[in-house]
Amino acid sequence: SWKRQQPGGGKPRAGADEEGDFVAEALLEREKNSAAGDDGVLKVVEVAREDPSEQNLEGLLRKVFGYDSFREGQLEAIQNVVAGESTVLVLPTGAGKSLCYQLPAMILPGLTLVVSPLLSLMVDQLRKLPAFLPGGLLASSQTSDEFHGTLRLLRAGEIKVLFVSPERFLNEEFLQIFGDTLPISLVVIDEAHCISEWSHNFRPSYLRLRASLLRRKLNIQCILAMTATATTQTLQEIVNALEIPSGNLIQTSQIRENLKLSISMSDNRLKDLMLLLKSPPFVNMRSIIVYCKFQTETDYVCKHLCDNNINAKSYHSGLLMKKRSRVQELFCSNKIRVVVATVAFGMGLDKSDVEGVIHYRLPESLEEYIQNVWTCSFRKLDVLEGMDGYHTVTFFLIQQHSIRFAVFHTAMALMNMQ
Ligand SMILES: Nc1ncnc2c1ncn2[C@@H]1O[C@H](COP(=O)(O)OP(=O)(O)OP(=O)(O)O)[C@@H](O)[C@H]1O
Repeated sequence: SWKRQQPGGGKPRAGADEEGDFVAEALLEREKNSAAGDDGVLKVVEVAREDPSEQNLEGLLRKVFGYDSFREGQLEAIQNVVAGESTVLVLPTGAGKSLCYQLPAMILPGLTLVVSPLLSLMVDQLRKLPAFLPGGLLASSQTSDEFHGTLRLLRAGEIKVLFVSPERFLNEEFLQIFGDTLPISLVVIDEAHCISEWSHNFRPSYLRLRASLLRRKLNIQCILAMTATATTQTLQEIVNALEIPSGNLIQTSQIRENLKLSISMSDNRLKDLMLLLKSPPFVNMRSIIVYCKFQTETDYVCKHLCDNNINAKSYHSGLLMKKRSRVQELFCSNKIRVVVATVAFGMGLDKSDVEGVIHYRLPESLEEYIQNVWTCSFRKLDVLEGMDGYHTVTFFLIQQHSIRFAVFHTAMALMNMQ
């Protein structure tokens, strides 16, 4: 049986930096929430392990996660992974990709390793693990004591899901942790589009994540690659790097019927943005994201809004982790109406009622646009069933000279999208 988890790898240290505090807080929160043991849960896990049929997996879904049924794509992905088949899962943001590794992690005998590009994402996902699934994370901001504390828990079998950054795979000491005594059943590559040099979020350290290396160094047989958006070219690179059989691609429709798109030509975007926010429909909206391209632009636009009595905060990767997390919290609890952000905002955002997205500048690519807007629109679908006409409005403020560029890129992307 899985034992109760200690706050993963040590106490928050005196004088810890902001990231250290952030990680320690998440681990302590998990400790508070974790359940000591429940025979009922162990029984449904055992049943699903012996026979991962739809019925038994649904039993586990209900008992542990409290949901009545699987969403589109989830059951197929879970059954693949439980059967040891590497899979690519392309589901829109908020569609429920995390469940597709959380549920198998309860069934599989070994560890589930989740590779994630941002510490904030790892912390968020660690927080959201069900109480019965003990997790931990290895982050570069941890002290040696914390690192060794997490190792102790891993070796004692007290961690079932371990979150790590892709950079870890460059580190021999990390690779040697695992082996016969600490087998890994599943590697999850979150935000898998970061593998592709063509994607809008390419991360060089993701290039290290190749099936051959994972097999050789960690004896990994099963990989689950997850992403919300990928062009054909990006998907091809993921499939090649991770050696995923072409039949094991699970992808649902990206079409969102609850989006209203509008475009406005503007020679003075700051003035027009103010006008937009002060007129219908935006003036009546409770939650709006304004996407900018540069960090300085984000701060500048935000200051301008605040100077004009609009309750706004800026968000970009140049801000300290704690500040970013605070802005996200304030936005999610509707304490601020407008977030002015770079693309750093959105990955992992779990807010079901974002009503408006304004693009202060055109997104660099169709993929980037989808990531920004789908974040908000998908979650509305659940609400839509009960409330007719509940839409997310997307507005582009564009300048004359950017049109030719946009038409070219959109045409290229459309040719390339699945
Ligand atoms: N079968 C289900 N029934 C109802 N709710 C579900 C189901 N599966 C997942 N959810 C809920 O949907 C929400 C979004 O799930 P999740 O965060 O896993 O999405 P995601 O696809 O990983 O998004 P992102 O791309 O932002 O990481 C969560 O609140 C989760 O609890």
